[in-house]
Amino acid sequence: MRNLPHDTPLLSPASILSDSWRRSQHYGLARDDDHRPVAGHEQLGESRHRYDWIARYASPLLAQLTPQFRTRAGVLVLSDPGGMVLESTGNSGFLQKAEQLALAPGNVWSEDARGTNAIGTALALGRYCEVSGKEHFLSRHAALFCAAMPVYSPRGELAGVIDISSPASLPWQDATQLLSRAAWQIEQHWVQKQITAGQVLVQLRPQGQPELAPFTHSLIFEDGILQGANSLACRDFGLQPQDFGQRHQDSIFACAMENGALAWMRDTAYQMHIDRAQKRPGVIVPDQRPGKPAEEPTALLAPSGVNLEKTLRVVNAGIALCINGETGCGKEYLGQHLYRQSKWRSGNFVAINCAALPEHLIESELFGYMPGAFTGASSRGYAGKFREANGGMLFLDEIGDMPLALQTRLLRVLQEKRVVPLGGNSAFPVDFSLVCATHRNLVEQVERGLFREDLLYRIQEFTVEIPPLRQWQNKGLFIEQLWSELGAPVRGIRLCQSVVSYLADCPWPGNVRQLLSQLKVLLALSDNGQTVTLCDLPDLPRSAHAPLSVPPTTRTPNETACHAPCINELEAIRISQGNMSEAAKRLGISRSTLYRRLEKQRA
Ligand SMILES: Nc1ncnc2c1ncn2[C@@H]1O[C@H](COP(=O)(O)OP(=O)(O)OP(=O)(O)O)[C@@H](O)[C@H]1O
Repeated sequence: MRNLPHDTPLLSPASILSDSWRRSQHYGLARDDDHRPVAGHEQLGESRHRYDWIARYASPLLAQLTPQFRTRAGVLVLSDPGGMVLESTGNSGFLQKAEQLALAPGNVWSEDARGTNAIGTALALGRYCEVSGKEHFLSRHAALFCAAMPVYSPRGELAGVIDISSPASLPWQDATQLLSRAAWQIEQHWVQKQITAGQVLVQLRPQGQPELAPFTHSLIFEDGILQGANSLACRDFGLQPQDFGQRHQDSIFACAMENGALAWMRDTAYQMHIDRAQKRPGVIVPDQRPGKPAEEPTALLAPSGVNLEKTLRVVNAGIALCINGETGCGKEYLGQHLYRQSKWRSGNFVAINCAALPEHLIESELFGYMPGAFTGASSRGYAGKFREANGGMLFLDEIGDMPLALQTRLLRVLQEKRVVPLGGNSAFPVDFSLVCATHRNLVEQVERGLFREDLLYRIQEFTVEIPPLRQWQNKGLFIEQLWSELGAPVRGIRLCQSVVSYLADCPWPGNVRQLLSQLKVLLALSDNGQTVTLCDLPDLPRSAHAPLSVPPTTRTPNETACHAPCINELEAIRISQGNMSEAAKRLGISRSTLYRRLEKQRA
């Protein structure tokens, strides 16, 4: 068992292990126990709904990491804070085995259920853990190597873990780096999505230390009071869950000064970065206090083909808006932008993913309930999402996936503008801006009997189509804006024109989401002051890599290899469908020579 290098080593790994074994015995477990704690379908659905951070912030990352598991036996697992596996993905061969090894969704890995194991012990201690082979308390898990990193919510609560499991004979040596980076990315995304109008996001970014580069300390303040933070900030500023909504930034920064946290940050040349909701990140000098943005607000990076001004007028008039577009093209991003600019910004922005709501929870979640309305209901009752959105914006994501029964009830709320909570008699009036989003063709859904026609007319009073990124007119400019939003100018890193043109020509099936993550990777891999050239491009996922101008080929690599002396660089790339390594091989040169030649041609 190992603990994370930057954790305070209060206990040695051996004592962590022996303490965990002692706890396992205390739970009444025996090493040869063979019971398999697995949650039912309903419980799994409930937990997935309750811990929707996994669907929102972790699943996209999982999808990005999955290719690493193609050639290595292993799986990535995400669990809730009770140790229940909610998602697993990875090497398909090992996944099958993992199902037998109980790593499929629904299996419970808390320490009291299975004794010492990475997921359960990481949750019990709130820190990174690796458990290998016979270190597992239950003998039947001795075939596994597992490493788990806790994930914390922006309010500093333990939200679950991300885990890598592989055969004990093939332990995942770089699990620490992969998991700490993944947990940080999830938390960072989560924190950034929390910021609402009037709040300020303070980010402390390391400068000049490539190994620290991706790790940013993030804190959210509203009127100077702490509202959120990632776990790095919680750790280094000594923040506790009870500090949220209570502690003032002055006291937080003063304490950090006193205990040396800020001095440590200055030593590692941190830059403080402030982002106000509605305003673009502004760089301020480190000794300036958070609260004032350094730059004037700018408009959002508008997707091409969308008339923002017209759309905002529609939203302000209370007209229901439907945003269509492929996944990752920025539907929710546009919704949030409209909300912040609109007259609805003093209310809440309430986003619901209709595809992720388990059917039996829908009613109580949307309509709310009265105290004691059903077994297990909170004694304080619950207002429900419709009422939470009152005076603000209700963003219904994946509306095309809403179950038919709920469509009927939604239509009634929209028509009557009143909500009756479960177990209640009186109706509460609601008034909100309705914005729906979908990647589906709703007219087709109506024809197939999957979507109510009357609801379609009600939610599609005005429609905006965000085109796929590959069809945007101004991709080069957009890439440069994103690059600068990511903070590249602060580090003096620029993209050379051939890189911008190359990226603009990639098809980006994952749209802005995919482009953004590739730019983040590129930035993380770059040195301060560097000009990024084609030679510096990391391997992009194959589907994103093939520039649009590359037509498919029917020739096999062997056929084309015979013609190698006759083809030039561009032909080789075309024939290789954009795979630069393959193209270089065809030409009999190295990948970097190929990039250098292309660079020369474009100059
Ligand atoms: N115009 C934009 N400018 C800057 N960032 C953007 C823009 N559009 C999208 N993004 C970023 O791209 C990512 C995906 O955007 P978003 O979640 O809004 O897409 P979506 O279309 O709602 O995706 P899905 O259909 O999968 O829910 C987010 O990180 C978002 O911040």
